[in-house]
Amino acid sequence: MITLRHVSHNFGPHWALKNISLDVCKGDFLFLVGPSGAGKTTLLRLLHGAIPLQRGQASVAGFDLQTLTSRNVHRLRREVSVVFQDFKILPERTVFANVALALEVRNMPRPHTERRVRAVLRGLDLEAKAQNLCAELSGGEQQRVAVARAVVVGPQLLLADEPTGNLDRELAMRLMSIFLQFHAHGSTIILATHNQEILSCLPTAKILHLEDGSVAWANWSLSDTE
Ligand SMILES: Nc1ncnc2c1ncn2[C@@H]1O[C@H](COP(=O)(O)OP(=O)(O)OP(=O)(O)O)[C@@H](O)[C@H]1O
Repeated sequence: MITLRHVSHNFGPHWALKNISLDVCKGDFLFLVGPSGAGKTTLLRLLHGAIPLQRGQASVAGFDLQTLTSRNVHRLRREVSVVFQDFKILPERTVFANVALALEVRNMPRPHTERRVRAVLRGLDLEAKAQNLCAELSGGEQQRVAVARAVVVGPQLLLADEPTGNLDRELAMRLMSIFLQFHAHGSTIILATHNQEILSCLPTAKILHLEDGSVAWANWSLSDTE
């Protein structure tokens, strides 16, 4: 699903990613951990084409990031859904409209869209808010809308940047159970988090610990990637 070889990324003089090599297989669940500024968001941004590949080789969901241009990046983004740290939902549209948009841009028939959106909103306990404007929601509710929009399309690869950051413990655990359901159905998931507790939700998950842009440790062998 993902192959990175010697990937580095700099912002001016600062190296946010340094010589990262790893493989993520189809169906893997990977927790991305490490202190603030370690490079977690930069790595996720690279994986969905939000920043260009500067050094090294990378392929994601069958797309070679070296040859990905701004004209064809939308093809990668059809396969990869993202839950952004700052949500990126449309505040002046309703909860339903925000989630439905992800299917409308894929030209899904309206009845299918309605069914899918309602099912996902139900799963995230947002059904009662379907017709509320997102601007009227709490931070935790907006976060769940962002998750609903990402999962509604049933992506091959789901990237989530601190998706439990604004949630209390109970909601964080419910959200994790939604991610685990998607994982059980075959989605590949990469979740960046500071929340150590959620790591115990899936003891078989891969864990990659970044520090200062480098891999500090991983709980699976990276040696065959050299
Ligand atoms: N657009 C940018 N311009 C300049 N520097 C950046 C930019 N984006 C990230 N950085 C720097 O790159 C480093 C890695 O940032 P990144 O956001 O990837 O860390 P992170 O591990 O996701 O942190 P956090 O847990 O706080 O979200 C940091 O030092 C950050 O200041």
